[in-house]
Amino acid sequence: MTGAGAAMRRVLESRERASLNGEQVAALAELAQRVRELNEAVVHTEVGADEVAAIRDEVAALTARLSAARREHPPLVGVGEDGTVRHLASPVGGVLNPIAPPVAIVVQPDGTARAEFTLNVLYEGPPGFVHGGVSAMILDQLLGVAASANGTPGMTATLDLRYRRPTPHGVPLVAEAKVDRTEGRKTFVDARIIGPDGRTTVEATAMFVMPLR
Ligand SMILES: CCCCCCCCCCCCCCCC(=O)SCCNC(=O)CCNC(=O)[C@H](O)C(C)(C)COP(=O)(O)OP(=O)(O)OC[C@H]1O[C@@H](n2cnc3c(N)ncnc32)[C@H](O)[C@@H]1OP(=O)(O)O
Repeated sequence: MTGAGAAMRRVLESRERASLNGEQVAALAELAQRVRELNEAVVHTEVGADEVAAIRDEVAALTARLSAARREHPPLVGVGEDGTVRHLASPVGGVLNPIAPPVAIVVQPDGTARAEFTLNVLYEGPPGFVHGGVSAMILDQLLGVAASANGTPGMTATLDLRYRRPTPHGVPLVAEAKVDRTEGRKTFVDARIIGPDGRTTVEATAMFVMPLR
């Protein structure tokens, strides 16, 4: 366990988060995916008012069933030797979080954090394009994962964004982040989102600071 990994484990343990086994994660991830599909169906539906009311009641009943046994905090799985955390309920790519856009981040051998994903209409800002806050959230996560994978995790202290051109939804996107440098507790990371035509739509730079406690 590196110093960074130990620091991350200490931070997480102090927040009393439960771990789930693989089987529990797989089952809940499938449920979250069905809820994601439900969310999109709600936005697109044209069924009549009576049907909407009937579905509303069914959804309320399902929520009550799930809430019959409830943990106080969302669960978490695993802290790697490098301090990387798999946050199951993360709002970016968290497999148990139905509002999380489907952004699966992979750290490459050179330390680049990379994701290939397509955003649907749930993440729309201007018609036809991704909401700028959603792009910022995805980039913040990617930047943070790159910092963690570098063995220098931290809290986002600054996040600077340049929206070069609109980011389309409904088409494949790529996002990448890589550590530029570290200075003591500070880690500086660069990232971008690339559209299907290969052009950068959003650029970001961030500084992460490892908290002292
Ligand atoms: C172990 C970590 C757990 C992380 C778990 C994540 C796990 C999984 C990874 C997945 C990726 C998630 C990616 C999303 C990450 C978020 O979303 S984090 C949430 C958003 N960020 C926050 O809420 C941060 C709120 N701020 C803070 O907690 C504290 O201000 C900070 C940033 C930890 C710094 O606090 P501090 O350690 O008391 O810092 P301090 O001693 O005052 O300053 C240290 C140095 O940093 C500089 N500095 C501090 N803040 C700033 C600033 N905002 N602007 C410029 N300079 C600054 C100071 O000037 C100082 O510089 P020097 O004088 O040393 O040159």
